[in-house]
Amino acid sequence: MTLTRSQFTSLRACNLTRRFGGLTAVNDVSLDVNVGTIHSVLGTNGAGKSTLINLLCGELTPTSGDVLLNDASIGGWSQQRRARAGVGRTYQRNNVFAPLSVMENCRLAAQARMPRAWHLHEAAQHCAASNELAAAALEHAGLTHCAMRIAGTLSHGQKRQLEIAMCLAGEPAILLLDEPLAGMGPEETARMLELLQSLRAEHAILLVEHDMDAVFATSDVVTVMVDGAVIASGTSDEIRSNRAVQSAYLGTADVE
Ligand SMILES: Nc1ncnc2c1ncn2[C@@H]1O[C@H](COP(=O)(O)OP(=O)(O)OP(=O)(O)O)[C@@H](O)[C@H]1O
Repeated sequence: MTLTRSQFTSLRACNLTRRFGGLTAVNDVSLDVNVGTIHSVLGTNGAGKSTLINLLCGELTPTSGDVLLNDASIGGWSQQRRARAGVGRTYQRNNVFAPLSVMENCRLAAQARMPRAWHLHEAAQHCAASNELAAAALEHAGLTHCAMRIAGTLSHGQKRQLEIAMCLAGEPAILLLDEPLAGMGPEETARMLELLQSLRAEHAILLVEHDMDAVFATSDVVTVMVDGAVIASGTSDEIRSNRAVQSAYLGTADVE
């Protein structure tokens, strides 16, 4: 497949199933993530959300089912190949290199995507292309003012922003974000949601998140998983008023 980034329109899970021994972590899940939209996945602990992201980015192989990029199968592609093609992801746990600067973290992320030989004696700061990508990603994530800070000294919210910047440094078209709001206070959450909104126009965003207010406020589509399976998918209003969701996930039939 030879597509340029601007030609990406969607990433699709087609009947994805993943078993771990006797446990079906993801059970026949189909969903689309389209450029210009935020598609959120809600679910209780252990519902299969991270496993779904791992299947989409190629970190795990499915027991059955397929992953399509613009209607073409990428199910046989490695995670590295998917990343180079534009499928970026962040992790639930903080993934930054604490002793390095914010800029160095981003530059390493940019270099990881570049298919070029390593030159042992070439100073990292001379890699102009990766510097440019890193600087652009930091600017987009609102972290330019922290570029020279040691990553370990950032606040929790800034570290999560840095993870998104590191992902952006790989120039992804599709962002698979695993709980980017976890552990954030209200101000950090608002800043992160603003960032996601600013990325929406040019990216397809799959957002796995427990913060229901944030999900309902920002998502174009919400999918709810229980025990590995999708029980409902629709707009925020549709999901809020869905009785199966209310009883199975929200634990009440009176959610406003
Ligand atoms: N590598 C693995 N080996 C065995 N079981 C696994 C593995 N990865 C996930 N599981 C199991 O699969 C199920 C789904 O896990 P997953 O992490 O996808 O859920 P989740 O919805 O992301 O949960 P959380 O919200 O707590 O992160 C869980 O029961 C989990 O213990």
